[in-house]
Amino acid sequence: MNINDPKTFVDDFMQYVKTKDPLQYEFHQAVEEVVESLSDFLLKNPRYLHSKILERMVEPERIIQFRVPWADDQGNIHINRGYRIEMNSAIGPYKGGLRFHPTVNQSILKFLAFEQVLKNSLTSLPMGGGKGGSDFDPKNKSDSEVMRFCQSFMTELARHIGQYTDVPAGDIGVGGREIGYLFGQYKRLRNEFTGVLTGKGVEWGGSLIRPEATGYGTVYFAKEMLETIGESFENKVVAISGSGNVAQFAAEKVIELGGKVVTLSDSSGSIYDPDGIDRKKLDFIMELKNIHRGRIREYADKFGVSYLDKQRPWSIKCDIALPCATENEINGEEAKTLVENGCIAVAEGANMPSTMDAVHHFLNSKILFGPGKAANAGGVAVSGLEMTQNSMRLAWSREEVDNKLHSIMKNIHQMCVKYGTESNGFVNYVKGANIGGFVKVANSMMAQGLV
Ligand SMILES: NC(=O)C1=CN([C@@H]2O[C@H](COP(=O)(O)OP(=O)(O)OC[C@H]3O[C@@H](n4cnc5c(N)ncnc54)[C@H](O)[C@@H]3O)[C@@H](O)[C@H]2O)C=CC1
Ligand SMILES: O=C(O)CCC(=O)C(=O)O
Repeated sequence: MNINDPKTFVDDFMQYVKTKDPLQYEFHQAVEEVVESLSDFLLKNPRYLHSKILERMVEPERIIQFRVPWADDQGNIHINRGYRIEMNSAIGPYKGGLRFHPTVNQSILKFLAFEQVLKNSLTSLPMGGGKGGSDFDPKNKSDSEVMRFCQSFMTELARHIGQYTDVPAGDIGVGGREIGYLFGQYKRLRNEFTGVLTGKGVEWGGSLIRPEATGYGTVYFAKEMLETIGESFENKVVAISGSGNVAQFAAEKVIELGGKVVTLSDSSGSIYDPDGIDRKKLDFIMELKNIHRGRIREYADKFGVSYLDKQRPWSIKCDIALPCATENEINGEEAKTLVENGCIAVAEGANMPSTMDAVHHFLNSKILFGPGKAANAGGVAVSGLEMTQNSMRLAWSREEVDNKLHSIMKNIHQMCVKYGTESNGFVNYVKGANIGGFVKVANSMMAQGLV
């Protein structure tokens, strides 16, 4: 591997990664973004190269794959595939969510686990990185079907996790209901009540603010970025994608800070409400999505606003964009449209929602761009605080947790500024987050020997 020239170094390293797993495109994308912004730093700090830290970091410590058989309400048998990627435990037990979605495969989970390692490091809490899930689709399943699936999934996963080993949480398709079923089955199998999962209900060991944390944290991070140019959310038009956990609470916080949220979406399309989604309309969305598990189109029907069938919301003019749905939901063309329409800031609530072309366009346009591993770290940060409360066997107030979340997001922002400020004063938050997250993990790996 050429270690003298940054560009050749990136190409050589990516060749190495692609040769090992040629079909893992999402994983390649996540690694390339990181290596691209680390290359200069690594060439100036060759001890990391000599110790092959990066080669070690792209190789999961362990991958667990298993069969998940379950029966539907009619007695038909289904077989899904379950996974847990235990990526890196240099700074703490593996920590990261579980995703239940038909697109789940090893490439998606490896990209998420790789991002999680750096993200968790940025929170400054002692958490390693992992991710897991299944190709199970919770859509249109009854509560009992979801419960039977979760019980079967946990029957195998329980052998591999534990409060000191690996602590899963939620992600797409895994919310409070699923965490409840998973926790119940773990407790039954192990006969122990421990903080083995986060995102638990507050009555049984969960932390206040965990449901809100990712969305709130994304807005806190965006607020910090805006302050660097003397701006705020007040009277800003905000486009948000998704309508799940992260999108709902990002919208709630934007409304609280005086911004106007004009879009939300799901996998079928987007709604555009030029008057803005207010508290009452947001309550409708929360009930629609969290209780009736309906489609976002129903919002357009109820409030008489436009529905953009099979479209993402990025053609709508906005000042600030918060992608909060899924990976690769903003491509290069959409990034161009956002910037041309006057968007001054993008903060990623979702994991890797911008393609590489989109990231390059945002950076070249010199707008404020907060990458997911920094901007959405609030969720896992409050998961870390849930682990702390479980260990101490006490529960902090809503205000206490929110204050800690706020200060963690400020620290992450500062870390990005520290490592990402370029000679002309522009803050490259991608570079800042990648270097800031990398240093602590890399130093810990060096200290722990060749493992
Ligand atoms: N829940 C959490 O604490 C955290 C979540 N994230 C990320 O935030 C994003 C959203 O996750 P959650 O809100 O938790 O999940 P969720 O399951 O509550 O909501 C997901 C949303 O994305 C939409 N969606 C899914 N696939 C889509 C597609 N192909 N096209 C358009 N929309 C699609 C769904 O309709 C839904 O509105 C994901 O990228 C997740 O990895 C990141 C950090 C923490
Ligand atoms: O709370 C957690 O452990 C995980 C959150 C998560 O999956 C993420 O940050 O992408």
